[in-house]
Amino acid sequence: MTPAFGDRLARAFAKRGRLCVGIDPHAHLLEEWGLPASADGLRSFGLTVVEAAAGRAGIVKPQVAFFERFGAAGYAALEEVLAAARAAGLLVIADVKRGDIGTSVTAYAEAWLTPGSPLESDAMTVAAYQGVGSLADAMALGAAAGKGLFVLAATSNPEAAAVQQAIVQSGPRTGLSVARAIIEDVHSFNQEQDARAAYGSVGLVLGATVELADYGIDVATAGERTPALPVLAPGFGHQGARVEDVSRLFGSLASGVIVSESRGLLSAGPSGLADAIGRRAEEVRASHG
Ligand SMILES: O=c1ccn([C@@H]2O[C@H](COP(=O)(O)O)[C@@H](O)[C@H]2O)c(=O)[nH]1
Repeated sequence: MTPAFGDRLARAFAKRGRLCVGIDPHAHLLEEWGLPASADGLRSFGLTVVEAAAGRAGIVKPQVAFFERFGAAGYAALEEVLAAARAAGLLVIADVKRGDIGTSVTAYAEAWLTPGSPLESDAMTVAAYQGVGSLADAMALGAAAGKGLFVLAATSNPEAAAVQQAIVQSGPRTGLSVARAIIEDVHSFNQEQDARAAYGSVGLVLGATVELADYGIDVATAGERTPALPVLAPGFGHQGARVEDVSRLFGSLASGVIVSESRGLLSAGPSGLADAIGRRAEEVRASHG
């Protein structure tokens, strides 16, 4: 039987720590790295990040948007990068942020989470704007294949706060913020899946740049649940969050936190990247276990 994503995540934490290296081939980074603004440039960039991350970090997160800019050729490059990362033993979170009515979001999950699919990844990011219920079949598909999903809840960008702090007006989550309601729905799914697992297979995206209290989330207690909630936390480095603040920011949720950083590491360039990742992985371990 395929191990659950939550179990694979726990193993990655134990073996390589909690650092997740973003694969974000921004146009300016391709230029700084001396690479062409083309699918070949993306391929080199991605494969270089994979090589630098392998053995130093446990998780990578390709930002699919940067590959999509180059159409089919960009996707072909991405397929190679995903395969190389998985072959190197890295857990791959495809940052695709998909969301739609249930049948369509399930097709997205088939694309990114089906074993043997050209875009096979270990987990994908999804958006719950159409309701967490619209993600139910995709979550079930992921669980059956040992894959994970990370649902956007309190994202790192300041423009999102007004929507994500809004109060739910109907249904069982009435009175909670949208972000908090998403957390509760995800936890319910994880409990129904396997109430005794150490980590759930569905997690949240909670930005490291936000104060979760502003979303009605009490970090002192929010993580006191079984299974523990995986938390993909972008916002470190370039967006200003600091690794040493993980415990303060996430409190009882910290045991599930994946420290995600892209530009802050990638700006070290191809020759300095491995050292930068190694150093950051140590800092994460020192501050966070
Ligand atoms: O709330 C979110 C969700 C996703 N992201 C993504 O993470 C990286 C962050 O890149 P940095 O260079 O470390 O700022 C990027 O791919 C975003 O699309 C996020 O920033 N915030």
